[in-house]
Amino acid sequence: ADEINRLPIYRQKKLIKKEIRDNDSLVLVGETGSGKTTQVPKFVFQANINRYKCIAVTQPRRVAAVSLAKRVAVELGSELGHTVGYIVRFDSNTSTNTRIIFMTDGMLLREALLDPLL
Ligand SMILES: Nc1ncnc2c1ncn2[C@@H]1O[C@H](COP(=O)(O)OP(=O)(O)OP(=O)(O)O)[C@@H](O)[C@H]1O
Repeated sequence: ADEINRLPIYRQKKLIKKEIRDNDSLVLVGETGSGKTTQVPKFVFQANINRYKCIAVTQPRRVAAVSLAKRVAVELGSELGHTVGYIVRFDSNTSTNTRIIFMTDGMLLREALLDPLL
């Protein structure tokens, strides 16, 4: 946990959570490795904006989506496929309890085409 709390993004955690709550869209710019992909989804989850909606995180590559899901699940102390899951082509691991989903850009596009509400 110490290692995670040392990531540069943690210095701005309060501000980022506030901006997420106060805005419909937010552009966050940070150096590579600063913790955008692994930490911001947790901030959104903890901000509890809507308990019934999922947080989708996209990645260009399938391996990255799966590896990030594994990593964030460990960080949250949750089994993969419970709070944190992934959806990539030919493979997925989610459940009705999943709130953070790592997916490829292609899979999100596909869901958007199939779901008139997205
Ligand atoms: N699957 C993983 N296993 C172990 N460590 C990881 C994993 N994914 C990320 N990390 C570590 O967590 C830290 C934050 O990474 P993260 O991907 O959140 O950064 P980022 O700001 O999104 O970077 P980028 O702009 O390159 O996508 C980094 O130190 C990275 O080494």
